[in-house]
Amino acid sequence: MNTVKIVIAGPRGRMGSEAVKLIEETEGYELVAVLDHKNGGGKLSDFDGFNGVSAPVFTEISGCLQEVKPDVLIDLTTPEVGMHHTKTALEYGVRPVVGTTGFSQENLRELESICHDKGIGAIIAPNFALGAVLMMKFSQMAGKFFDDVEIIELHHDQKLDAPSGTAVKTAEMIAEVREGKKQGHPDEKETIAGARGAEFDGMHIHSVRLPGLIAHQQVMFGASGQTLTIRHDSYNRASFMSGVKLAVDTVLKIDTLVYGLENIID
Ligand SMILES: NC(=O)C1=CN([C@@H]2O[C@H](COP(=O)(O)OP(=O)(O)OC[C@H]3O[C@@H](n4cnc5c(N)ncnc54)[C@H](O)[C@@H]3O)[C@@H](O)[C@H]2O)C=CC1
Ligand SMILES: O=C(O)C1=N[C@H](C(=O)O)C[C@H](O)C1
Repeated sequence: MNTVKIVIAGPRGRMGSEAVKLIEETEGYELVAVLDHKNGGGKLSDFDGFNGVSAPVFTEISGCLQEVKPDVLIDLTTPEVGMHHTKTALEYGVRPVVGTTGFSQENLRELESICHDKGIGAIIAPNFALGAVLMMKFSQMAGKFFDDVEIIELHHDQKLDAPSGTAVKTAEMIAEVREGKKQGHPDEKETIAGARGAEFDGMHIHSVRLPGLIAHQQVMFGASGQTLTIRHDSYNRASFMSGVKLAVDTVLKIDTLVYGLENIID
């Protein structure tokens, strides 16, 4: 088996540092470089907490990809940076695995078209935790039978985007099967703006941010005399890593953009 050469963007972040561990611990994977804001020309081991990880640090993606010629780029940064990294990776024939959330529909369409034109695969996964992917799939199943749904996502208070990528993806998946319906009383009025949360195709999404939380979501369905609640909790970031590995192994074999791990776990 050939070694899979991997670059991680955002290696010192909450997710990036966990992904560094995954790559270091996985036989057949090699961390050939990282992309960071700082310490270009240095090594990841120059930073605290990365003893013995000798991957070179680059601050600019094009030079990095030209020099180290990786197979896969894992991006765990911010939406603007992630979009730039993903497009550049595809230009250089490097397959992106993107965990970064906050990409717009327009971003996704643009990336899909680049993948199509170049015949190269990419995976964008709003949530790598397999339990969360199942929670989204089960919610889609329930959405066939219940038109009334409220999505409540709960995250740590350092999260930049709201609603979460997982909540948006869940709403998109439910919208594929649900009869469009504007929920709540037709005459309802918010006496404090935002009280009913964000609206997506008539569904409502509520974003909770608190220290102490990691990543949680519950999807509540209601009908006469009954409710159904489907909930997933990530208690640490290791919970995302089996999905990152699945995405890395899969992206090497595909030639289109896959948005969401639910499309590759069947
Ligand atoms: N798909 C999934 O399962 C998950 C996705 N996420 C998403 O991953 C992203 C990162 O999340 P966290 O690790 O919690 O954030 P974080 O803030 O801890 O890490 C982001 C890292 O990106 C770095 N960064 C920013 N701009 C950069 C640039 N130009 N070049 C290189 N590095 C740069 C920052 O310095 C930081 O270390 C977010 O979009 C989050 O929503 C988070 C958890 C799970
Ligand atoms: O920022 C996070 O932490 C998470 N982001 C992803 C999202 O926006 O859905 C995935 C997970 O919920 C953790």
